[in-house]
Amino acid sequence: MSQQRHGSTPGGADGVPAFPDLPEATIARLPEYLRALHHLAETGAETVSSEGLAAAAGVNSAKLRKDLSHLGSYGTRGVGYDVALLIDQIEYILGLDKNRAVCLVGVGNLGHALAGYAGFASRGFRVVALFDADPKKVGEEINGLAVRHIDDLERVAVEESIAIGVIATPPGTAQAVADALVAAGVTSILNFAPGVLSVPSNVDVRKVDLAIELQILSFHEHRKASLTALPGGRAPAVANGDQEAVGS
Ligand SMILES: NC(=O)c1ccc[n+]([C@@H]2O[C@H](COP(=O)([O-])OP(=O)(O)OC[C@H]3O[C@@H](n4cnc5c(N)ncnc54)[C@H](O)[C@@H]3O)[C@@H](O)[C@H]2O)c1
Repeated sequence: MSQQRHGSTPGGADGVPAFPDLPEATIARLPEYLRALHHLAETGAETVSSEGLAAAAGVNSAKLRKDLSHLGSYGTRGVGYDVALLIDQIEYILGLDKNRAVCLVGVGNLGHALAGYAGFASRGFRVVALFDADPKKVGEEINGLAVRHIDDLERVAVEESIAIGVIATPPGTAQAVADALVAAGVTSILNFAPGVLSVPSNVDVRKVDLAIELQILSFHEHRKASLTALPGGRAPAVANGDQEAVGS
């Protein structure tokens, strides 16, 4: 995969591009840009303006230009960004060229839905193993994968070079599952169980909690209602209409 860049990558020494130190908020938006860019590529677009890409990704264009400048990507005046090149750059930065192996622990209501989702592969991830503690679930096949017992985690994680573990167990067992993942050498965890996990400093944890997202939307509903209740029914002040990704 090409790693050619517009401009230079910040911080490079001796002609070797350094890995850019990106703000977390920028990292969270890169997958949105990538999704929009893939859609543009499918429709045959070769270039896109910052305004066009920003609209497709649901962010404002100044923020997008700042985000992409962190990658050393400034586009060409009057032409915009090269769609294929920008896809390559973002996939390289996100490490999506590695096709990382993912395992899922907890094949209940949520885990079952996640395991059955075919969209991970097209985004650069291979779900290679499913684990559960319930003997009744072990052996069940979902999307061509048989559920294994959690006791097999360590062996399978090494065999399959699992990089990312997804936790979809009840909150009471999530820490024990995280400990087992860490002991098996997994250094990135996506946690769906509510609560905070304790992990070593070399392990990255992202958590997804749809209830928190609903609570944030509830705040915005509350704010809009209180503003329209003001004398004169003043329209609510919306900062920029950004659509933040869940979990960002
Ligand atoms: N993040 C979100 O937005 C969101 C949404 C829904 C559910 N959840 C959370 O996801 C988790 C799963 O929810 P659910 O409805 O699928 O629950 P569930 O009870 O249907 O499934 C949990 C599964 O985990 C398995 N399990 C329990 N302990 C285990 C262990 N130590 N090792 C391996 N497997 C184990 C169980 O056998 C079961 O199959 C819960 O923590 C729930 O709160 C989060």
